Amino acid sequence: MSVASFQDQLKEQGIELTERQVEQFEIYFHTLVEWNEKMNLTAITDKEEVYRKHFYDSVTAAFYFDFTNEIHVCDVGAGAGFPSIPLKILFPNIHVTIVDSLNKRISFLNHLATELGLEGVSFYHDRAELFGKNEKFRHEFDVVMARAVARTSVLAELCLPLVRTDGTFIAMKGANAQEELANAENAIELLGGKLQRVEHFSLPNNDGERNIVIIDKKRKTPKKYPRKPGVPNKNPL
Ligand SMILES: C[S@@+](CC[C@H](N)C(=O)[O-])C[C@H]1O[C@@H](n2cnc3c(N)ncnc32)[C@H](O)[C@@H]1O
Repeated sequence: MSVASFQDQLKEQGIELTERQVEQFEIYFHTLVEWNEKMNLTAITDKEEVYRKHFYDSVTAAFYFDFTNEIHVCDVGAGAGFPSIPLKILFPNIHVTIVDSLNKRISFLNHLATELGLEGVSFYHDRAELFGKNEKFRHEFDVVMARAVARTSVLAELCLPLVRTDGTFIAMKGANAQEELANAENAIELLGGKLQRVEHFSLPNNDGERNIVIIDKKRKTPKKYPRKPGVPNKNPL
């Protein structure tokens, strides 16, 4: 996806990029590729691919959820910043907190935030299982989201404890979202969530099936969740 078609596709969704935002995506691309030579951030480095599979894919969440308010968003396992940094570029009003268990990715994000001149972003090196136990963050966020981190049953235990009651958990998924959801029903219920809806679509040029799973937080998560690091993955609820 060329920069021009990235702009056009967003325009079709009613999102018109300013010159500054176009420049910020350009800086993001260059910083990502430069740092990727020193550390493993992404397998995708071709410019058109980065724009389609990282930038555009990340911002599709905004086609189905309103990010225009001053909400607090937590991105669990954001790696090189996806999906929350592209969303922050589009919606500077949102507050972004990223938690990732790989410290070198946190170093990259700190550098990137300076390069992009971002304000209202915080990055934490931690396991989501421990972060979700921390009273400073538990039940604190309006929205918690994740892309390509774990299957939905596991992801629910990493993300739902961080969502405030009446907040939203957004899981950005590929083709097998429905099957993952069927296996996650029990976990979602136990953790205080309720499925609101699944948005199903393809990336432009039929390049990949996508599903955005939107889960409402109905009740506080019981104290015992999340369990110890590694347990959600080993033994999903
Ligand atoms: C495959 S990458 C995906 C990165 C990004 N979300 C994306 O869509 O490109 C998964 C990321 O999740 C992080 N991660 C995996 N399990 C985690 C956990 N339990 N707590 C915090 N971060 C975790 C990894 O360090 C890695 O950066």
